Amino acid sequence: MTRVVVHASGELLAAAAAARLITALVDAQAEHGVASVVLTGGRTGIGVLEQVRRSPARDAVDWSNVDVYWGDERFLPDGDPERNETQAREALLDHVPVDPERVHPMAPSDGRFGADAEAAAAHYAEVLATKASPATDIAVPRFDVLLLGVGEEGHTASLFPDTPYVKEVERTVVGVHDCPKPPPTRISLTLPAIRAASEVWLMTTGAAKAEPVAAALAGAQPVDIPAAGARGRNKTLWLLDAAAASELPTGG
Ligand SMILES: O=C1O[C@H](COP(=O)(O)O)[C@@H](O)[C@H](O)[C@H]1O
Repeated sequence: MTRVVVHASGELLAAAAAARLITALVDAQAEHGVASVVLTGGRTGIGVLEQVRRSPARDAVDWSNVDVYWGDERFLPDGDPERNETQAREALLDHVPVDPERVHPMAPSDGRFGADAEAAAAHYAEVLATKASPATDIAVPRFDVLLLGVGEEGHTASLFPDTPYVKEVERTVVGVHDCPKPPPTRISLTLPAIRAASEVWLMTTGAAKAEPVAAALAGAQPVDIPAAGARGRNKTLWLLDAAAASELPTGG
């Protein structure tokens, strides 16, 4: 099922998506005991995490029983302010009682794999495989909610148009090179790994995203608009502000 929800502003989108995320985590914990979320970087995704932090309802989540993964990472030194991990920690994870053992960042460029993005990606694939769920036919854990952003050229996670990475069908995680958006080297889940998630939420704001959003929802090829290839097993949710929805056929 694909749904499009349009909010009047980016602020409302962030607040509403935060409320939705809290509810999804509470529901997943009611069903499975442990909830699992895959985080995204980017302005909208980090804005949503900030709104989760600010919400009084955040304490309805048992944060010690949330498995946290990332959909992509900018391959930079540990603690770099541009790393998606650093931003997610500042926005939310440092403010709630997560279990450090359940938080699974992708390796930094000065970690045990040095500047070898392929080794870092292969290691992340192993981390995912160790926790693989029998519910999925590829070696990734049960992802209850997988959050994504959308770039101006249609990228999602760190899968950019017209690259071999967006066409990957075997691996679950890849080292990504020569990205048009800095930094040039990144680590990313692949489309098969993304599609293993129960729910995929694509969240984006601003007029610059209107074209790729409209193209993706009109059925573009993932190689042209990678966001078009992101979908969940049970639900695909597009959470947009009015500007990002402005080129949809209905006018948003
Ligand atoms: O670099 C990235 O950008 C995208 C989109 O970010 P936004 O700021 O345009 O919302 C994001 O989805 C991705 O995780 C991140 O690494």
